Amino acid sequence: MRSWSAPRIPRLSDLGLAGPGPALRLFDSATRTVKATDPGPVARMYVCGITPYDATHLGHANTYLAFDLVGRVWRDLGHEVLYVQNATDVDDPLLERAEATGVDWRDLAEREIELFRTDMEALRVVPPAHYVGAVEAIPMIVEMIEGLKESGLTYDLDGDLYFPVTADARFGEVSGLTAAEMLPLFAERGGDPARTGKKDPLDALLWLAERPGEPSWDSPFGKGRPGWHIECSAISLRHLGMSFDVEGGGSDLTFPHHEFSASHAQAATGEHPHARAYVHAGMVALDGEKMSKSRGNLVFVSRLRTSGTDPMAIRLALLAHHYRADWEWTAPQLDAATERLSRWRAAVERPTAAPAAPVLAEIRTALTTDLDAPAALAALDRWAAADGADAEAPAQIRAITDALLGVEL
Ligand SMILES: Nc1ncnc2c1ncn2[C@@H]1O[C@H](COS(=O)(=O)NC(=O)[C@@H](N)CS)[C@@H](O)[C@H]1O
Ligand SMILES: [Zn+2]
Repeated sequence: MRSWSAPRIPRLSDLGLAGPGPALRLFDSATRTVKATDPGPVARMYVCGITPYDATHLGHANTYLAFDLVGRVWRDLGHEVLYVQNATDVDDPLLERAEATGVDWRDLAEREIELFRTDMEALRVVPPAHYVGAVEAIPMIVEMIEGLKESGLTYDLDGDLYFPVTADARFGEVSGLTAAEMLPLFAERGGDPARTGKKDPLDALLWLAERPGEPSWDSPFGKGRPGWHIECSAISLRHLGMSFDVEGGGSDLTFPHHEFSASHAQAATGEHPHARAYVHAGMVALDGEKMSKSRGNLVFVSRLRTSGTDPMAIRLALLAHHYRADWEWTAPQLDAATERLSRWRAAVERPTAAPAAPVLAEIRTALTTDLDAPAALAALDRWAAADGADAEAPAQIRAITDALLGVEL
């Protein structure tokens, strides 16, 4: 599937700014510790994409901005970044929404994905090298399920194919949850623990046999459609291989989604880990409830943009929060971000200012310490409020703010 156009990323070395900062350290959900990422020359990252309806709300944007910072910091450290993202363009929630709104599910997906692309471009989020839809990935998904089946790691229940949790000895290592803690989350997030006939209530669907009125595809195990988790196992395996550097998403993906995506990949390949770090962004709420499609309490990037809000102010409003925090969106936050943006824009128009190098060091230290964007913004506030005689500083700060925070002044 087509990705979106990439924002230009200034090379700070072109502006006489000193070499790389410290290694990027991130909180890894599997070890529940902040640890250094240690990518090779090409840093590899998989971030779960949208289920394309009700895109792009601020919760989505908050999560994709977090991983945009990861990619920008890795580039600043001299790595290339191989970034892969999916779009779940066939799945129960999408089909239900299409049904409820009387539109064809393919049209709904296409329309919402296009809106998502324009929102990501407006927010200057660097696009993935591979943007892969579940539908276009069905051949690789079927191939992976066939492999699991041949290894005896699946079982049939009324034509549906399940993955037994016993198939991967490391099941549970991503979330660190007990089975008792998993069950309610599994039920809440697309699982079917109460279905009779399952070997274990937590076993996950790999392939759903054709239901009347629903789209289906041929496979050696009958007509049907893929389960959710296997989609991200297959796409990440195809484009990144095993033990890629970061698997990312919002914290509501830790279990069951990233847990099973890892277990399916580990069981299918016999290798581990699926990802070397599992990184999760906090939840954005509105009116006291997590912003979510099912609740309909959504603030859309596109609505803010059409009402004249500068996307860079939206970006700054989101970056004002630590990426792992759960927080509540309120309108005054957008006003504060708009004011900060104009303050910074005025500051880089000055003929001279305080030197940029110390600010770059503060920003690099902040971002490589588990993406402490609020500290990076505070460093720029301090620079904007100070005077100085350095004639190169304004242009250097403009480039630093763009390259590392993605904010165009
Ligand atoms: N309120 C929210 N705050 C922060 N992140 C959110 C919020 N709602 C959804 N997300 C994140 O946005 C991303 C897309 O969510 S989604 O549209 O529901 N789609 C999916 O979760 C699947 N397509 C992943 S394969 C996920 O990483 C999810 O965790
Ligand atoms: Zn996913």
